[in-house]
Amino acid sequence: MGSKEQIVMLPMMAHGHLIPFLALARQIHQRTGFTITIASTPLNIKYLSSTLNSSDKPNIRLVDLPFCSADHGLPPGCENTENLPLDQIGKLFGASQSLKSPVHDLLSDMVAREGKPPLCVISDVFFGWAGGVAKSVGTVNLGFSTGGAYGTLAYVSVWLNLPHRQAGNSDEFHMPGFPDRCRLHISQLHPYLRNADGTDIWSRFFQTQISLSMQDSVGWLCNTVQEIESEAVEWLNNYIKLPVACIGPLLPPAVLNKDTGSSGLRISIQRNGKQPGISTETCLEWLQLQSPGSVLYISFGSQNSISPRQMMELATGLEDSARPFVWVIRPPVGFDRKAEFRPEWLPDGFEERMRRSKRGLLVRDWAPQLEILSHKSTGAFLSHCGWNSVMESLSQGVPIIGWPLAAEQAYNSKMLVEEMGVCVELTRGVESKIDAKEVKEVIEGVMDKSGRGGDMKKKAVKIGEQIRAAVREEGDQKGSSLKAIDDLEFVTVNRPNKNGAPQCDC
Ligand SMILES: O=c1ccn([C@@H]2O[C@H](COP(=O)(O)OP(=O)(O)O[C@H]3O[C@H](CO)[C@@H](O)[C@H](O)[C@H]3O)[C@@H](O)[C@H]2O)c(=O)[nH]1
Repeated sequence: MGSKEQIVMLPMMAHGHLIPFLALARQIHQRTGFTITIASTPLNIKYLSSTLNSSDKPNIRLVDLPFCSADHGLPPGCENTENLPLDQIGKLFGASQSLKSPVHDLLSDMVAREGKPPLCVISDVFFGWAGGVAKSVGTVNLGFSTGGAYGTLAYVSVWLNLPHRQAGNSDEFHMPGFPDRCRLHISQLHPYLRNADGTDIWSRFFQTQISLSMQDSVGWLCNTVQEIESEAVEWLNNYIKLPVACIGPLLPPAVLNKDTGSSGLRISIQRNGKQPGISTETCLEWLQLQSPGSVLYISFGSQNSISPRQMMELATGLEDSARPFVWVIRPPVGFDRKAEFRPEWLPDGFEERMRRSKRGLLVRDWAPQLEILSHKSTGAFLSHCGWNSVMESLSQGVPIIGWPLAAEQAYNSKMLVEEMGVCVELTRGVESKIDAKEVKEVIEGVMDKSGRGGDMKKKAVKIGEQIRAAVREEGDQKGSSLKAIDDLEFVTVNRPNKNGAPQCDC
């Protein structure tokens, strides 16, 4: 492959998507020498730009696409899912379709300038429209799912088929594309999906965009590792009838190299270019004081929160469990994320007691997650099961306590419990009536390595080894994900013919 080839990337406007897209851009450039253009709305480009380092700059070009949030009934400057209530997220997703014309202009300009189209477009699977645009300038599209194979297939299958609507009186139903044993319970669906009937904005958006991405792509990329999800990769491949390339984990090399030990890493993504709610140094100093494997890390990702009542019970359960913890804490559901933190959201005197006893570290809004998960003191992760968090945790051999809240998180949690045995689901959603006693019991079960917790830990360590091996290269030996990236060449053989139809030989 020549080093002059270019690839254009189009991520959905959400941190959980921008982060793996940028990591993929770095990975592809490093392996192939291709130049990558990432195009998004100005605010998202600003976020990405604040994360680029000097060695990225000549190789990763960031391009603004014009976007006016007010044209879509969104508040001024609203271009990313962060801080948005659910109905506004739906609007933002719908509004992402307006990027089609600016993307067409961008690709046409590249063709005019270079005399040939980019090698391919890699677009978020929620940007199904991108396949047609790529074809119109003579190139091909690869869909990129920032989730894992199981979660992606479940998400695709449930949105395209709405199988719960045919479930009759049963609370359980089968997901098309999965073996019969993989059944979902109605409570694993987010309320907006439970109520979806094919005519609401969510169904219309997902059904259109996912179908287009399946129809107009020459393959899908998945941020997972073949060895840890081999069955699900096959099910996904059979269902979407496209090749699926596993190119994960999309993590900084420093995280994957366990030898970096428990200090010296400076690798976490900074949200909006801001410093984490705590300095990495303070966090690492605190972790150093704790014994190996003793700390529970708690975070609900980049955009989710729990309810005020749940927050109170979680805090009480944590205090009762007497285990050290780091909790990324933000205003509960129903309050502005930027709101001043109110003491009444936590039990009386909780913060002060945790601070004085050094038992718990409360971090406002954003923590250096990668440094925490790769620290030897961290023993388990209470997580919403967003896929980046899952890969980050498992790559470090850290078992998970699941509390899925939205998107495909309940499917991820189900897979982690049933297929991998590395997770216990504490509860799900913001409506559940979780109590402090259950919190304490689950934490103790997972942190106590003499029983079930020990078994989960062993399995997580084994999966962590498989994840790291997928991106390792030693002499002639190359991990499966590195091979998949090097083999992106399959894209070139699928370049459209003169009639614009991809010559898919897969
Ligand atoms: O305090 C924090 C909180 C998060 N992160 C990072 O932010 C990312 C969060 O990603 P993820 O765990 O995937 O959660 P979401 O931001 O919720 O991700 C969205 O995108 C994911 C990938 O498609 C989906 O799996 C999720 O369901 C969807 O909500 C991870 O890299 C974290 O390391 C931090 O560094 N510090």
